[in-house]
Amino acid sequence: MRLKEDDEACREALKSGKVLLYHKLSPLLRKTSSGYKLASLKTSGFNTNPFKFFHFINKRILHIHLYNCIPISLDLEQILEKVGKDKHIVNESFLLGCTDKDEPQFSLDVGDLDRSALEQECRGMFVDLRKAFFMIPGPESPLAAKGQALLRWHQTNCFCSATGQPTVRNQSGSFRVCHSSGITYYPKMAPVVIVLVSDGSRCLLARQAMFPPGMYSALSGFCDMGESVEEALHREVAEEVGLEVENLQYSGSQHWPFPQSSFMLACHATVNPDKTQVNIDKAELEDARWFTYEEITEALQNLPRDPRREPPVFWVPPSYAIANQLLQEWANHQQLSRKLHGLK
Ligand SMILES: NC(=O)C1=CN([C@@H]2O[C@H](COP(=O)(O)OP(=O)(O)OC[C@H]3O[C@@H](n4cnc5c(N)ncnc54)[C@H](O)[C@@H]3O)[C@@H](O)[C@H]2O)C=CC1
Ligand SMILES: [Mg+2]
Repeated sequence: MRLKEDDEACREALKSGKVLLYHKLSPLLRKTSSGYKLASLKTSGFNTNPFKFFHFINKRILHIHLYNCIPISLDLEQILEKVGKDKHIVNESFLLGCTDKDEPQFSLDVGDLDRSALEQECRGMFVDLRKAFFMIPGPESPLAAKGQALLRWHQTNCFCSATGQPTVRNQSGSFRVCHSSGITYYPKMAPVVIVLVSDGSRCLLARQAMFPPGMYSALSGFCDMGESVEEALHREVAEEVGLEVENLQYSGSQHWPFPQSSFMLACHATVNPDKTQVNIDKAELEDARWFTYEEITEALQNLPRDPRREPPVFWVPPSYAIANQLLQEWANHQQLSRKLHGLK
């Protein structure tokens, strides 16, 4: 954790770190023989002695292990100079953590540089994060999301909300401070509950008008100030579909970068099978309905969705979304109880 707080150590780590590049918040991907991957660029360290650096970093390692993504042989500084930019903007990178090989990893947005010139020099392309999620290997998704989320947070928190004065980042980017008010700002996530409601044999999914055609997901909603997860879950389900849930069971959590950082807390819940009539809040939802085990298992097999093909009539969020995990768990549970009851 010391790299996060220690400016000098972080600056030193950056000299031989790996940087994930973003252009207006779209990550750089590179095509390999096995498909697209997140691309990372090494920094030259402004001619630092590598032996000296490794001695230094071993003593001050940050123990957050991140997925190791595909490196590009050119130095980031060389690339920046080729596209006519001062190489010292590398110092504006934000610390993400360390790879499983203990290499410090950073993210940097170069949105003010020419996109196609950069793509050419980096031998890759900048892809909108939502699309990138369909292209990169699953384990790279959280890293791509974290890199974007940190960049967005810094881009939108340049001023103190008390004084209007500029805020100043520390070297790792783990906080910003207003020297006028003394207020320290830390990157934030908004807590969101997401719940898969079951009546025992069917589960309830809903769609908002803004969802892609045919996509249904579990019910979700932002927690209100001061609310517990349980209170938020009961309230959201009651507000959106008019049902009373019981038997809440925690499933897992996920950072979700869209539209701004949310912290998704996923649960299962049940309703009384005699009280399943939904009363849809049309201001929030376009539709909500009960789906059978067969419909869900078929939709889960439709994944991953090929964006070049017509979307199926009904489909569910892909595997990188925690809604998909809830559906997989529900389908497994149904399969087990069907076996126990001698059903197919
Ligand atoms: N990873 C996943 O599997 C899924 C993620 N989500 C995410 O969950 C989030 C919340 O889901 P919704 O059902 O849309 O929430 P919601 O049911 O609370 O409705 C959204 C509305 O709440 C209001 N709101 C209150 N607090 C807000 C805040 N902190 N930020 C933004 N809006 C706020 C806004 O008016 C907004 O239009 C969305 O960002 C969505 O992308 C939703 C479903 C699946
Ligand atoms: Mg909602």
